[in-house]
Amino acid sequence: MNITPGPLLGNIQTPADLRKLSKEQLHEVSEELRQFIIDMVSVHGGHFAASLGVVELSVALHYVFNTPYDQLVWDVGHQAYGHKILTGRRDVFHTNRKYHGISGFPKRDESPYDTFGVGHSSTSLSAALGMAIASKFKGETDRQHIAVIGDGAMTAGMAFEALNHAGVANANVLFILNDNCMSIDPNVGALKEYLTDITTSPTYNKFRDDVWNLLGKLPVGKRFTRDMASKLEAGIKGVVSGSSNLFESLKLRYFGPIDGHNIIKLVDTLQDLKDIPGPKLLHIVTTKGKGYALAEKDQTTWHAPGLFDKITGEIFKKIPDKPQAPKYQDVFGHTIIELAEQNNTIMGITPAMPSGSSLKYMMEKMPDRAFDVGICEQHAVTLSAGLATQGMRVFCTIYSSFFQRAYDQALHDVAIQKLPVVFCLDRAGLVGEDGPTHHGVYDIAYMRCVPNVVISSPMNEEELRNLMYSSQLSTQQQPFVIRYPRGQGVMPEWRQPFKEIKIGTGRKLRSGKDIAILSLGHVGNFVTEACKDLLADDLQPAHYDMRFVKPLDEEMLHEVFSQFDKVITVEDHAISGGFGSAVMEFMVDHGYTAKVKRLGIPDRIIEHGKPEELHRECGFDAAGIAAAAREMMKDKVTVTAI
Ligand SMILES: Cc1ncc(C[n+]2csc(CCOP(=O)(O)OP(=O)(O)O)c2C)c(N)n1
Ligand SMILES: CC(=O)[C@@H](O)[C@H](O)COP(=O)(O)O
Ligand SMILES: [Mg+2]
Repeated sequence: MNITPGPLLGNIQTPADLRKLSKEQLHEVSEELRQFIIDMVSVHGGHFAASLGVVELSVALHYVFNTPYDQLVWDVGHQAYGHKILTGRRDVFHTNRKYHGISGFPKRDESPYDTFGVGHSSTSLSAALGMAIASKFKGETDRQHIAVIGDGAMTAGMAFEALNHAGVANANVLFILNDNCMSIDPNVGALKEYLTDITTSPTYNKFRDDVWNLLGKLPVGKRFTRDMASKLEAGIKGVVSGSSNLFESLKLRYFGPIDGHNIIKLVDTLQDLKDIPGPKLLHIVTTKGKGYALAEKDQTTWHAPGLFDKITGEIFKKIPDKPQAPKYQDVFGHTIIELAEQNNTIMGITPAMPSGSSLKYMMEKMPDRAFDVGICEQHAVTLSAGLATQGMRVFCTIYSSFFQRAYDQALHDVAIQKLPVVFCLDRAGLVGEDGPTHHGVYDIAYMRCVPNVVISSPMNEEELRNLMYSSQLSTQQQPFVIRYPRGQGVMPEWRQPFKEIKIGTGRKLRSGKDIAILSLGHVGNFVTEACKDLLADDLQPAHYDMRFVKPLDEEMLHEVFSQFDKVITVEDHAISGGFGSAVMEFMVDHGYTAKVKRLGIPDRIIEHGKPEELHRECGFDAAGIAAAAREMMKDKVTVTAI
């Protein structure tokens, strides 16, 4: 479908074109940009509501600042579609998040306007501060550094670490806090309440009006002098004394709150702030999903809705012709409730992903036992550890790639103390369109070296339920990782009675004689397919679903290496340090020799695309596994590990 930009947007290739327009034309540009985002995302998919909320901000920033010389960092980057469209990528925007297309997040090698690669939240303040300190060191006194951070991202420890430094770093940095009261789900925590207080407080609103009156009196052009800045500062002090301002207390000059959809106000304010040196924070208030009524109303659904009819707002769902297997996240979400009904020590924790992880079902049903703690993976893990010291059996559900944030906490606070926290690592493996920042492909490697930890992965829904069941039994007294992928499993009839799985035991799914294929997790289903293909050629593969990487099923591995001289391991994880590596270590440690081929993610960054495209690229889809098996059976060398 051909999507044409409006007449003003159609003439903007780069921000230099935008800057040729009058301030009065920016409202029209914003409307065209908003419409272009709606047109594109409805047809091509991607994140939606967050970009709509910062349309005016995106236009104002590129209008006022001399980007890319002035450096602009977007936090998370899921809201940067307007930025991408204004900075040279309008005509390729239909490739957004597609295989070999542009990335859904700012990315340094994609454009000089993308000053910092993002995807995980709360990095923007540190990155922009680093850039500002470097500019100061290099004597680039005219250079501006701006970070745009959401109220959700602001809840993370990293953001506060940066604020703490920025207040004393004496560098030229502007932090823009985009406050829309939303994370993916409604934002949570005391900071959110504090921001709401500021936004609704009559004292602050009076202050804001005073600032506007002051600015209004200034001559056009160089609107803001140092003299005015110090008057304003005195004004701020007057207003905030007695009702201390968090950001002022941290030695940042605080401005706002202002309406982030008023393009003229935004432009004027940014112009003024340009002339105020040092660390500043501008608080803007916006509506997530602005300009698309359904998105404004149900901001969580429209965070990333999938394809939709932009006129009716109908979100397209495939109509299944037969009963569908559920998503793994939903199996988790319903199973934890069943378990919690039987075991009253169970609690559920999610750092900011109640919908994504499906912990929301338990949060609704058992609000005193399941919590969203905001974007704060580190806190979520140590909080779980604290709860575990008191006898609670916590299921801490975190996306695999976000769990990277909490490595020290998992090691120092959980594993060393041998606390029986269950880590449900959702989105483990290649996640697809979100790309390299979100692929959860390192968790086995970084957890496998940690003592006391059980690491498991289910091949289907029933296995996930049984692993969850086994992880909370009183006989189980150590940290327990269960990793499972994004999306659907394979069993429409998934709600089977619980069965205990003995820790460190795998399953032999088929016997064979020519080659043994060992898999971990959902990719075992690809192996099942590959085996069918091989059988058609009269080849006899054996298939073992190992279920655990740690501890490995040693009895099963002795069987494998004593019976087979050709072995393939398959995992949706980095080959380096992963499941296959663990199997090879076992082989070497026990003096076996076999030809082993490890299939998984090679030692390079895998970009975005559909999961099937990425599995194919990495060679562990069913066809890739069958091809590797055939290749090994052609090769008669039997003693060298490759
Ligand atoms: C470390 C980390 N945890 C969780 C996420 C998932 N995530 C992406 S956007 C988002 C909400 C961010 O809220 P906010 O910063 O307020 O931006 P908004 O969507 O409201 O514009 C979350 C939780 C992430 N990207 N990174
Ligand atoms: C930007 C971000 O981090 C999230 O919005 C992420 O894209 C969600 O991923 P899922 O769609 O897998 O929940
Ligand atoms: Mg927000």
